[in-house]
This record gives sequence, structure tokens and C-alpha cells, in this order.
Amino acid sequence: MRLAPVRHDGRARTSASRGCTCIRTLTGAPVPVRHQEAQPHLCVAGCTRIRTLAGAAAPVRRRGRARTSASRGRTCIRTLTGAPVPIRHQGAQPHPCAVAGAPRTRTPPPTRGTRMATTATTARAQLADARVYLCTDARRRQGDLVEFLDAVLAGGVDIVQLRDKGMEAAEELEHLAVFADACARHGKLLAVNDRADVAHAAGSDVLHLGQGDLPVPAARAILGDDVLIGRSTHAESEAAAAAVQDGVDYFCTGPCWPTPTKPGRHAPGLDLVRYTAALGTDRPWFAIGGIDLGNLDQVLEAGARRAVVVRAITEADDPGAAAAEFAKRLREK
Ligand SMILES: Cc1ncc(COP(=O)(O)OP(=O)(O)O)c(N)n1
Ligand SMILES: Cc1ncsc1CCOP(=O)(O)O
Ligand SMILES: [Mg+2]
Repeated sequence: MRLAPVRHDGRARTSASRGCTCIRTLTGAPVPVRHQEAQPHLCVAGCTRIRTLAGAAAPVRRRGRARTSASRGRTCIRTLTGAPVPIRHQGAQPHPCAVAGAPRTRTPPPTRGTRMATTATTARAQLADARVYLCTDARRRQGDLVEFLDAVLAGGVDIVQLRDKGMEAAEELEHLAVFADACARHGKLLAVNDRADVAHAAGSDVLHLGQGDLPVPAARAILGDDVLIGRSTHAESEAAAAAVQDGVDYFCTGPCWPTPTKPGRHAPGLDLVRYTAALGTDRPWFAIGGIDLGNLDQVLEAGARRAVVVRAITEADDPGAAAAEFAKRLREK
């Protein structure tokens, strides 16, 4: 993944605001990014901005820290809905706001909700160690989201994704704030499905993209390098491509069995799991689709060491115990 050169030009808009436009070229194509600020921009020391997203003005505190000599990462802590969330930026050059004289004080590590934000390095190490990846809806029917998340994350789920198709972004962000707090309590990874803009706004560790979703370079243009990106694969050619594609951190193969959770999706079955295992890739990959505790041994025998699960945990009488059993059996292999 190429680092993105970022030009950050500040210019006064009104007496009370400052606007700047960052031109990012992550995929070769320049992407204008507009900011609205309430005060002079203190990128390194932290500043308060008013950012207008979806028409809503939100105070933003911005913090920056050097990553490598060629790149800088920044995390903005915003309060859009009461819950602070980080925003990650990538830039290849020192941020001109800092060059323009903002005080360069050491900043505390970025935070999301009540937790220390997962650094990209830590998140990638966690991904490498992950065995159980849960996709769940927001439990609106059960009304037990917090308890459910605490149970499954304590039980052994390593990554949890909010997968609630058709939900509007504002509502998704509200639920994701609850997921983020739960992940913070348990030190686990938060994943967003489909939408890079929502992953960015939620400060997610992970974005999951299917074959028909946003192309990976387009998602990287929004998210930078620090958010992990995963892909779905349903055929040998897709799995082989995902194993080597730039910008992909992990991939999933399946469905292993037809599943009502993904209606209409042809199931390539365990042959695809066997094929993927034979690739011998170092890139983390998960088997998905129709996996439960009754057929998990077949998935393991086919060569998978990681699994994505929906119903076998979300519909279990004891979701925490089901998560623990998946974790135990995947880890003892
Ligand atoms: C971890 C994980 N794996 C696969 C999927 C499926 O993604 P996709 O094929 O884009 O289908 P939808 O989930 O978007 O309906 C996933 N979401 N998460
Ligand atoms: C989202 C998705 N993509 C392929 S299979 C699947 C759903 C798996 O759900 P379940 O574990 O309930 O079969
Ligand atoms: Mg998708």
C-alpha cells in the first residue's frame, strides 16, 4: 500500500472559522477533503474544530503523532452523538498546520470511547491471533446489546462486526458507539461492514468488504493504512486474489454451507476451504457460512483455523458459552 501524499492548505473562511482542503492521492486520484474549523488548527497539540457531517456541526479535537519518517498518522476525537470517536488520517508530509507554527507538544495516545485506540500494529497482531469473528445485528429484537456483547467478548470472540443490513448511517453509528465501548472493555477488535465512511466515522479497527462492495483502493483512500480491511471470497480465483491483493489484511472463504443469513449466496462448500488452506498464505483467513459447533470439526479438518460465525452464537441459548466453545476448539488446533 502506498502512503498518501497529503497537501493540507489552510485558509480563512470567516472570522470564526477556518477551512482547509487536503488533497489526498492514495490511488493516484486526488481526493479533496474539506474541514470546517472553529479555531485555528492545532494539528499536533490538539484543536477543536467544527466539522459539518451530514449537516450536523460537531466539535472535533485533533491530535497528531509521527509514525515514520515518511508518514504521519492523526487521530481526531469527535463528539458527534455524545460519544467521542477517532478519525484516522494519513499523510506523507508533515502536516502544514504544524509547520505553520502550532505548538508541538507531546500528545497522549488517541482514545476511542473509554479505551485506548488500538494502534494499527496492535490491531494487526490481534488479527493474526484472532480465531473467532462474530457478525451480529444490533439486537434490537432482544434489546440486550450490551449484555450480549459483554458475554461473547468475554467468552472468546476476537473480532465483532455490526452487520445489520439496511440500517441508516446515523443509527449505525449510534449502535457502533455501543460496540466500540464493549470492544474497549474487552480489548477486542471492532469491525464495520460494507461502508468505509461509517468505519471512518466510528473509528473502527476493521472494515469488511464483499466482492460487490467498495473496491479496496477506494476504501483505503478514505481510511488510510491504519484500518484493517477484509474481503469476502466465494471462488478459488477470489481467494487466490485476496491472499495477495495490496491493502487486504484478511479474507473469508465460503459459505461452507448454504445459510439463511446470506440468502441467495451459492455455497462453494469445504472444497474452497481446502483450496484456501493449500494456498499456504500467511495472510489471516476465515471460513464462513453455516458453521456451528456440530460441524466445526469438518471445517478444521478442511484446514481452516479461524471462523466467522453468525447464528451459532447470536441464536445460542448461552451466547457467551457458545463463543467460549468456538474459541477453545479453534485455539486447541
Ligand atoms: C467477516 C465477514 N465475512 C464475510 C462477510 C460477507 O460480506 P458480503 O459478501 O459483502 O455480504 P454482506 O455481509 O455485506 O451481506 C461479512 N459481512 N463479514
Ligand atoms: C455474511 C455471510 N457471508 C457469507 S456466509 C454469511 C453468513 C453466515 O452466517 P451463519 O453463520 O449464520 O451461517
Ligand atoms: Mg458487504
